[in-house]
Amino acid sequence: MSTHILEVSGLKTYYKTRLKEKVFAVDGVDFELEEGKTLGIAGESGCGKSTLALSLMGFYFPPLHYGSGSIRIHGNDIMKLSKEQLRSQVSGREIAYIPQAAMNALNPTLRIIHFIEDILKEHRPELSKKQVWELAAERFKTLNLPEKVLKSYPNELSGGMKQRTVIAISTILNPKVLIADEPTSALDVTSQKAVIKLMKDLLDKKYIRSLVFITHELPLLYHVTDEIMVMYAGEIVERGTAEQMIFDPVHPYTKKLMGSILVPEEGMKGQKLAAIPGAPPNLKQVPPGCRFAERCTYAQDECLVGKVPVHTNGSNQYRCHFDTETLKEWYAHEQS
Ligand SMILES: Nc1ncnc2c1ncn2[C@@H]1O[C@H](COP(=O)(O)OP(=O)(O)OP(=O)(O)O)[C@@H](O)[C@H]1O
Repeated sequence: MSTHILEVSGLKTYYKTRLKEKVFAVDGVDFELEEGKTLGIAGESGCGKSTLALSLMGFYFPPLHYGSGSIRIHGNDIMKLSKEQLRSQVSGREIAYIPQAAMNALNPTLRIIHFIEDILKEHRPELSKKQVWELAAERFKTLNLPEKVLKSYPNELSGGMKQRTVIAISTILNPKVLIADEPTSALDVTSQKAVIKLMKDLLDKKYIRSLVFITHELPLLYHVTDEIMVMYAGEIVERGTAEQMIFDPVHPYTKKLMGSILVPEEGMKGQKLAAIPGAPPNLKQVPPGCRFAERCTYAQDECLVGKVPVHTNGSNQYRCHFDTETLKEWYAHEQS
C-alpha cells in the first residue's frame, strides 16, 4: 500500500487578472510526500511557491482558479469535493496552511484562546468552554508554550512566541499535512530555532504527519527537510534529498541557486538564494522549451524548443534537455 500522504498530479492553477489575462503560476506540478517526511520548496520570488501552497489547500477564490490535475490526501482527491466539504472536512483537519506573515494577521483585539475556541466550535462542537481550555492548555504544555499565552492578546507576545502560537493554533485539529510558508522569515536566529523545534515536536508527537516547508533560507531547508523541491516559473525543475540538492545539484538552475553554499556546512550559515543574472519569464506568456534557457549559461538551440524531458536517477528528478553526465562534465570543466 502506498505510504504517500499527499500525491499531486498534473496540477495547473492560474490567476485571472482584471484585464482577463491568465498568469500560469502553477503549471503542471507533480510530486508526492510520504507519511512522516518533510519536504522543502525553494525558488526565487514569484516562481509560484505560495500559489502552490494555496492550490494544495483547494483555496480557489478569484483571482486564483483551478485548471486541472489532482490533489490526493491518503488517496482521496480533494478536488472532487465541494467548497463546503473542503472547508468542513479538509481545511485544518487534513491539511493546514500557515501563510506568510500569518502571525501579523491575528486580530489584535482577541485573546489567543478565542482563536482556538473558534476552530473547535466548528469542528468539535461537543466540547464545553472548559474542555476547550483544557485541550488547548494540554497542547501548549506538550509543545513547551506557556499556558498563560492563551489569555494574552497577540500584541503582548514577542514575534517568535506569536509565530509558535500561530503554528499551535493551526495544528490544533492534528492535520495530516502542515504547509508552512516562510514560517521563520523576519525572526531572529533564536526564534527561528524555536519555530523549527516546534515543527519537529509536532511531527515527533504525531500532531502532524508530514510537513511542507517553504523558505528562502537554504540552510534551514537542509536542517529541517528530508527532501527539497526547486520551483522555477511555475514548474518543479528538480527534486532530491536535502543532502543531494544542497551539495550535488544537477539542474543548472538549482546549481546556480545552491552554488554559493557548496562549502563546509559551517559556512552555510546566513547564506540566502544567490542572485542569478536576468529575470524569470513572464508567467502570462511562458516561452516554449526550457523556461530557464534564457538565463542558463549552458543553453543550446534545442533548449529553446520542444518538450523538456524529466530525468530520474534514484531519488533525484530534474527537468532538462541534458543528461546528468553531460551536465556534470560541464560543471567540472567550469571549476577547473
Ligand atoms: N493575486 C494575483 N493576481 C495575479 N497574479 C498573481 C497574484 N498573486 C501572485 N501572482 C503572480 O503569480 C506568480 C507566482 O506568485 P507566488 O506568490 O506564488 O510566488 P512565490 O514563489 O511564492 O513568491 P514569494 O517568494 O515572493 O512569495 C507571480 O508571477 C505573481 O506575480
